[in-house]
Amino acid sequence: MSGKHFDVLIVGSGAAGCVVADYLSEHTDKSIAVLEAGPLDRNPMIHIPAGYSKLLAKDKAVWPYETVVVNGQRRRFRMGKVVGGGTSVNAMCYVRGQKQDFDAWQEAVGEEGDWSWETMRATYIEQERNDTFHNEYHGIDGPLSVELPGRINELNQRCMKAFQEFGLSYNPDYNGQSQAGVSPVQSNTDNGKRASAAVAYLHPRVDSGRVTLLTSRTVTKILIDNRKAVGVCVLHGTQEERIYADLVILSAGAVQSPKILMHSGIGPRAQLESFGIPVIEDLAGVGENLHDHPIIPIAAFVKGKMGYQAAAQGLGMLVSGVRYLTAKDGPAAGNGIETVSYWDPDDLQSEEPTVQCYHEPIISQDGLNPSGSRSGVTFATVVLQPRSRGTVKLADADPTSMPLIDPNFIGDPYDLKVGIAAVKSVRKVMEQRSLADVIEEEFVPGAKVQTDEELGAFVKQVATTMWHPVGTCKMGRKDDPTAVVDASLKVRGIEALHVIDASIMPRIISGNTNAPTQALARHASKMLVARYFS
Ligand SMILES: Cc1cc2nc3c(=O)[nH]c(=O)nc-3n(C[C@H](O)[C@H](O)[C@H](O)COP(=O)(O)OP(=O)(O)OC[C@H]3O[C@@H](n4cnc5c(N)ncnc54)[C@H](O)[C@@H]3O)c2cc1C
Repeated sequence: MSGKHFDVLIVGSGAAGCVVADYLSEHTDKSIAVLEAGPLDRNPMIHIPAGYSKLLAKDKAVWPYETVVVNGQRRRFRMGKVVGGGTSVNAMCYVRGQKQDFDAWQEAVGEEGDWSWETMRATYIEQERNDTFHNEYHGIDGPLSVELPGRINELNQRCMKAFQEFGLSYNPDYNGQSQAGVSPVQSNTDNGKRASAAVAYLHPRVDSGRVTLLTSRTVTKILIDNRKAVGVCVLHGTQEERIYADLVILSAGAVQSPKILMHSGIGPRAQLESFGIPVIEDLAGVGENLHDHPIIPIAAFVKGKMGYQAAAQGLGMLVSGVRYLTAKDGPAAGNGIETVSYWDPDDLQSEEPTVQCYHEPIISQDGLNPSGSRSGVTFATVVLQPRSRGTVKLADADPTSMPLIDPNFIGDPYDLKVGIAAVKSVRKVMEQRSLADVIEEEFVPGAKVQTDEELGAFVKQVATTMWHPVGTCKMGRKDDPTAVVDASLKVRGIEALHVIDASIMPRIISGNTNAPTQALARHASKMLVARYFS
């Protein structure tokens, strides 16, 4: 074999890849390389917290994925393609999910592993450096900064009060004992800068020389010899290279990890054979079980200049920029998402919310950037436990082709029911005093949409990605024919190959997926050390 060799190769420098690199570099003396398809995270818009909407709007640092036609339209499905992966372009909201999410993971592996809430809660605490909370739910010694907003703008203050008038409790900490209620958002920022996984975990290890980071390297397939991973094929520009390793970790995310497996001959036999890819391991679950949180926006114009409509455009943006550069302060120093609500529309007192709703103090055509001059609020509601399942499939045998992504948004009647109920709840919230005093008119879906049938059609038309794809290489018990990895996240039937990223979640977490992905990566890294290096 000629080519570079490392003890451990990690494919992808996103939420999971950075955590694995950090943990293995601290707890072993092995040589470690991280291969990343995207560039270094040098773009200043990555590090200014409010910059992500500009990056996404201009398709910078992202894979330009689209879905297949879902409910009549293709939808943008961008994912981070840069050092830090999703954590360099995401909205930084820090959410852990509910205990029952991890009960479901534990049920998926049964006696074969420990993915219990107690274990995962301890893992979250180890990773966290919280600026406010320090108790049985929060840590202050970890590498990952978690902050409350420095200030909550008036429109969001009104949203918080209106949700309480509607019947929710004020909950200072949705990552504490209960998720339910209306709360300030906790974010991965650090004194006015984005706290990406690359900043928190990877760069210190690369800077110290402990980890080799190779950027602009697209892994096209895993090299497998006698049912054991021995390295990867890489495209570097137009050049092909092979890099060898004793252990290969796929952390390429929920779209690319199953894609790479399939190009390597690991996946559903019929699909691989249809493209002439020799089958090494027939694993039916690769690329199946894709699910994501569907966003359903409800938007209304408000009186005056409340919120960030003006601050994020034109002269307002310039002023925000100057304030940020001089004092690391103002709207650009935060993600612009300051408050959130969690509830169950069927039972407002439930401790197991089924809906999450960020209160975004802007009106936007693309869901990110303010559009137009009228101020307003957009309630970004999501179904926390969608039951729809979709797929990631190969388009052809060419590893550089875009995959076929079918998230099947609102494909299950439960998702439609919760989506409609969420819109009705938000309309009631907007009728409460603290918002009614300032709302001028509902803009989306608009007054014409009233019956359940009309609301259902609206939900299907608008529901799109919250950028939380998971589940396409799910973990499960030996007797689960759809499991791709076992409880230690080793690929079934292949030695020295693990998948560690959001794709292994058997069921999505009730909340944003960055923090759970980092926690699962740390937990899996401990198992790697115990299995291979102790
Ligand atoms: C726009 C956006 C907003 C989001 N907002 C939030 C939020 O506010 N809060 C939250 O908790 N979560 C959020 N998320 C989700 C969160 O960022 C992801 O769940 C998380 O990053 C997933 O981690 P991962 O390690 O599985 O994959 P990623 O972080 O996507 O990392 C995968 C990495 O692998 C690289 N890669 C892929 N294929 C290859 C290949 N063939 N060769 C080499 N490298 C490859 C990618 O370029 C990428 O860097 C958001 C995501 C996006 C995109």
